[in-house]
Amino acid sequence: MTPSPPLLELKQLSKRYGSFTALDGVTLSVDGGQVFGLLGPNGAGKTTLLRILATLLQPSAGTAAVAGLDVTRQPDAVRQCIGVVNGGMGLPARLTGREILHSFAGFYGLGRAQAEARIAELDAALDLGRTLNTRAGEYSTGMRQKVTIARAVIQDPAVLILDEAASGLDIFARRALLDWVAAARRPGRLTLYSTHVMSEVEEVCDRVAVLHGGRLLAEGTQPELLARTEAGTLEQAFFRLVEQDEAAQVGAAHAL
Ligand SMILES: Nc1ncnc2c1ncn2[C@@H]1O[C@H](COP(=O)(O)OP(=O)(O)OP(=O)(O)O)[C@@H](O)[C@H]1O
Repeated sequence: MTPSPPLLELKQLSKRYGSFTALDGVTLSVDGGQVFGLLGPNGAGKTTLLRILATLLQPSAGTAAVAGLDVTRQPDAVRQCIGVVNGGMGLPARLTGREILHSFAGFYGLGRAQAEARIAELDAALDLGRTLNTRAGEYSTGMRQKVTIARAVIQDPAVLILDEAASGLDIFARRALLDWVAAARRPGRLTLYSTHVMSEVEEVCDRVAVLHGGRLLAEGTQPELLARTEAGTLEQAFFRLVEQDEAAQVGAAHAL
């Protein structure tokens, strides 16, 4: 049997905005069956990377493949197998949650009955409750985020991209999201989880990549990252990696 390709494969991926390099030759291979964390300080390049994977931005150099599909050459096929949650997504104000979810289900080719069954499943998992029969224009921040998440996973995507997905959720909704992310881990499925909140990464992520200044500083399981940096906590490991990188950059600048 041929082994299935990694669900995410980046080769020397770079993105420049004018003369500014936001992503700098990132190479990474991630298999399914896990929640993969993306950690980095403000401006590290996380959103840039996730936007390239979501086919919303073109890389300047290198390649990125999702489920074996190249994001630049096969963007339509990539869009069919990803789900995306990020801060900038709007919902049509005049539609109810149920109508929004049905329209997305239709986009992915789900029949009406299949869509209803999936909505019931997501209602139970994410407690969609009142959002289903309320128009999006009347949503609170948390209601909006719940429907945005349900919309992203309506077709059970191979790769789910969560960019600060828990922001704006109250503790109940946040707990439901984290439990759901943990339970959704299974072969052939990958969740990319980008956040600033270290406790969320500690709780749900199997492996973690640390980005800084567009560079991939480290990637591994949490115990591997702790051992590598001789740290006691993920937060400490994160600070050490960033400090080492900053010292290396200063050293390199002095050497010029
Ligand atoms: N359209 C753009 N034009 C110019 N520079 C940009 C553009 N978009 C992002 N950048 C810059 O690229 C760098 C990486 O930004 P990005 O949004 O990917 O970082 P991030 O890791 O997601 O940060 P945050 O945690 O603050 O969201 C930043 O320095 C940002 O200012």
